[in-house]
Amino acid sequence: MPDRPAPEPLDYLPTLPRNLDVGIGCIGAGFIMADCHLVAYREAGLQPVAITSRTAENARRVAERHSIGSVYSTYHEMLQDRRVEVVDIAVPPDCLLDVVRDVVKSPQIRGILAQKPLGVCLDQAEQIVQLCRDAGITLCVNQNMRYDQSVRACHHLIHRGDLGDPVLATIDMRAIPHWMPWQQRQGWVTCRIMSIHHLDTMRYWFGNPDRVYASFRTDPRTQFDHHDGIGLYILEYESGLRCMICDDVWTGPAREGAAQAIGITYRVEGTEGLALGEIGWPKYPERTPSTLQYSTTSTGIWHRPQWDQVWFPDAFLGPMAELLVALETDSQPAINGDDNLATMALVDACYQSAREHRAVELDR
Ligand SMILES: NC(=O)C1=CN([C@@H]2O[C@H](COP(=O)(O)OP(=O)(O)OC[C@H]3O[C@@H](n4cnc5c(N)ncnc54)[C@H](OP(=O)(O)O)[C@@H]3O)[C@@H](O)[C@H]2O)C=CC1
Ligand SMILES: O=C1CO[C@H](CO)[C@@H](O)[C@@H]1O
Repeated sequence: MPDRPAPEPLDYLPTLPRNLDVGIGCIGAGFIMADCHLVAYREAGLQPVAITSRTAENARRVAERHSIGSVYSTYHEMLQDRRVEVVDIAVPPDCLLDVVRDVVKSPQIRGILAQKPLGVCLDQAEQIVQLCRDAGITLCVNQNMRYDQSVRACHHLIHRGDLGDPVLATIDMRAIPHWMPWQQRQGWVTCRIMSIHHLDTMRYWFGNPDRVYASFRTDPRTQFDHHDGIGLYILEYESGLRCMICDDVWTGPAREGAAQAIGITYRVEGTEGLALGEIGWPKYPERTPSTLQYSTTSTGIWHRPQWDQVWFPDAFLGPMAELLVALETDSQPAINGDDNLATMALVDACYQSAREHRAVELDR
């Protein structure tokens, strides 16, 4: 076979702001803040200057671990700290709207990074977006699977056209996430917690679907009543593209003694190429980079780009960097609040579809 030029490298890293010194105030000191956000920010030289949590001792412990100078008993006090220009909020979703209502009253705040899900439903998400818009605050939503290195590289591959027209995409999750205590009061195991990443990734890769069909079965291991469980999803696109997601958070009786088969894989087929990926996150805290391999009709071989970065915690730099760049350049981040409304609408539609056993049309 004659030599063919190797494809251009794929983008998989975030763009960093020029000014790393913008003061970040952190609300929440739980897993995601302590073990992911702050680890990634410190590594990149960003400036978390203050932290607060519901339980002051937790905030103090996390401040000490990450050398954060100021600990406040309440976020109201933290919002008086003139150095804080950007607020990073990582509290349970049912507390988010109330926190945002208070944060937007603070005239010095220019940007908010909020966790997914953006409240408990689309209606709350719309209120959050409106509050930020009215206050002139730039809102970024931490749908951070978009910053998983493999997911990001695959986005570049799809949009560069290497794979041709997308035909079929699948994400298959067989992994057991850690449960957070506040999930029980919502009755959510999967869809608003984990599937939201996969649904958002399909939107990131391919745009908005026309309709979705979802089916749930309860997770036999989960002790509390829940509306979802194991989630199966089919997204239909006008172009003919079909996306399928299987989120199996039970993964067989793996915790009960059977041999384990745990992992998250994806596959994107296009008219001119095929991409296969594996997400490294299920092995966290072991640092396991996600992988991507792809082949196209024009090269005929497998390409396997390599990187050392991992989703948890490295990819948590991406959303904050995107917010800071947006503030610096007076532009909207890609993961802005308005964009996230389409993900929240899709998630609401999945719950409706599963409840009513029918496909639900989407108008965003
Ligand atoms: N993007 C991603 O990949 C991930 C996102 N998340 C999201 O981050 C958010 C937080 O998750 P996580 O850190 O794992 O959860 P944790 O339960 O570990 O932490 C929750 C934090 O919120 C505080 N909190 C709890 N209840 C309240 C309340 N009623 N009012 C105010 N604050 C409260 C806790 O305070 P304290 O403990 O000090 O009392 C703690 O600081 C969630 O929205 C979750 O969906 C989570 C994991 C991954
Ligand atoms: O967003 C998320 C990604 O992975 C976590 C697994 O520990 C989830 O719990 C979480 O909500």
